[in-house]
Amino acid sequence: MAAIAARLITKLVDVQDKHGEATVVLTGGTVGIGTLKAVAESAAAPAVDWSRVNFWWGDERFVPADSEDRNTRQAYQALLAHLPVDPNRVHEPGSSDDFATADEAAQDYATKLKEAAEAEHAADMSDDRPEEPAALPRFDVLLLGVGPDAHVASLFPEQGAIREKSRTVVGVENSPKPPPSRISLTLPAINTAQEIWMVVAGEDKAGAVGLALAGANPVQVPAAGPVGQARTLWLIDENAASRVPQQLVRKDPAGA
Ligand SMILES: O=C1O[C@H](COP(=O)(O)O)[C@@H](O)[C@H](O)[C@H]1O
Repeated sequence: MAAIAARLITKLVDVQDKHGEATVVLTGGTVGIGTLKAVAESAAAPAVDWSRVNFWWGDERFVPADSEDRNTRQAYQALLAHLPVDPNRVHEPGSSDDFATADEAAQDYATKLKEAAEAEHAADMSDDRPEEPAALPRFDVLLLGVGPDAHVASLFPEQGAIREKSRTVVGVENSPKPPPSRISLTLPAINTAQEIWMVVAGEDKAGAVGLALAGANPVQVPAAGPVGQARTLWLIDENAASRVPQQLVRKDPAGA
């Protein structure tokens, strides 16, 4: 995870050089949170101006704000509490303390994203500024873990959320992985990101990774769906890579 952390730090520095600020969409899960811990522990972390990083989440568990299950809480503990971030740039999906249903919290999160997109549009002085603001701000890097069942964010196989085409954020009920109520970016929203980094480790993810890279249908294998605008990176360990189709594995150039 130190290697992913180093890559993320470098990316944020590069984006800040170009745009003055950078936007990252965080994920929960073992590698997602492990990566944040590794960023906090990295000697290179001060190279980023953390006060000019915008933080969003790809998904959140719809539970009370102080629940250990919250992806946002885990991200604070692993990283955000240790850095000079600007609280106005940290955009958490709402909790069950503030909303009656995951759907309501999802709508609120979608509104916050839209407002950020409008502010970005208003500040854009470039010649190629689109006439209308988008529904989402520019996501420079969007991190995604993958579950053993191939879910990404809170988009689970065969559920309604993975089929969503028009909304940017949805409430999810009956998640097969607890807790059952969640909020998630949809696949079309995820795929607006410039770069999507799939961060995966462990033998239990090998089947999901193999099917995703073999080009499965995202409705059955959500991990097959994310495609970044500029690139999609699979940052995975050897165990998670053990069932990647052979034709996709780069051979040693020396032929050894
Ligand atoms: O529930 C979730 O699970 C996935 C993957 O988690 P992992 O522990 O199997 O790596 C995570 O990406 C997602 O954000 C989270 O809400």
